[in-house]
Amino acid sequence: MTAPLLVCAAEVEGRGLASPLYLGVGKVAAAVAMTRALLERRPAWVLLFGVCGAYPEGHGPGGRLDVGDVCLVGDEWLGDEGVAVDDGFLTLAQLGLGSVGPLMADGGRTAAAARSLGAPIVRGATVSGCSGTDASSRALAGRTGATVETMEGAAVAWACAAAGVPWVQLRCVSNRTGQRAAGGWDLPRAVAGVQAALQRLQAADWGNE
Ligand SMILES: O=C(O)c1cccc(C(=O)CC[C@H]2O[C@@H](n3cnc4c(=O)[nH]cnc43)[C@H](O)[C@@H]2O)c1
Repeated sequence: MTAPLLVCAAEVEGRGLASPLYLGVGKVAAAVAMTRALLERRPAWVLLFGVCGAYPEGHGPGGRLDVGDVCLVGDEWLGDEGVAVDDGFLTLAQLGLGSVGPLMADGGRTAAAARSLGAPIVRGATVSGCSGTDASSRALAGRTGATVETMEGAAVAWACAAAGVPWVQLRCVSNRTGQRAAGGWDLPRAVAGVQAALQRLQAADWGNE
């Protein structure tokens, strides 16, 4: 029986839970804190949880989630590593400078969690600059095919992959990406949603098989 190392970005996401590790917000903070924890704590596996943005209908080929919806992230992509050019975006991979994905979650545990919660498994894009305009949201969703956007997913996935440690990512939608005023932000609802999902999984002893 192996419990995961529970990690999240911001204190608001983990408040009230039994001692999750706070990584900090963004790729750099998350990668550094995750790497340190992997080296010091040697977890058998990692469960990243938190809130996320969802790309609206029509912004890209990914699925459509609403504020308050819970999901599992099956594959992660670095969404904004590259060069913005006049007619689009050249990724690090297209430039021959490195991989931007996919970074694959633990398939078995992710599928079991999705079944247990009745939640979808979706693609995640990880960004440094969030999609706060419709143009940036369409560009990110279009080129990644992601359904949800976060600021830490791929960083945690990359650190875990480098250490050979499986990871699972549980998210609840706090907002739609794109024009901020139309984002429908509801952080309390998303925090309550992801914490409730986490507690349902823990009660079912999920992942400890
Ligand atoms: O104020 C804004 O317009 C704004 C837009 C996007 C994100 C934020 C955050 O404060 C994000 C903090 C936190 O939440 C995750 N998150 C939530 N929604 C999004 C999103 O639309 N795009 C990327 N990340 C998002 C993220 O993982 C951070 O940890 C504020």
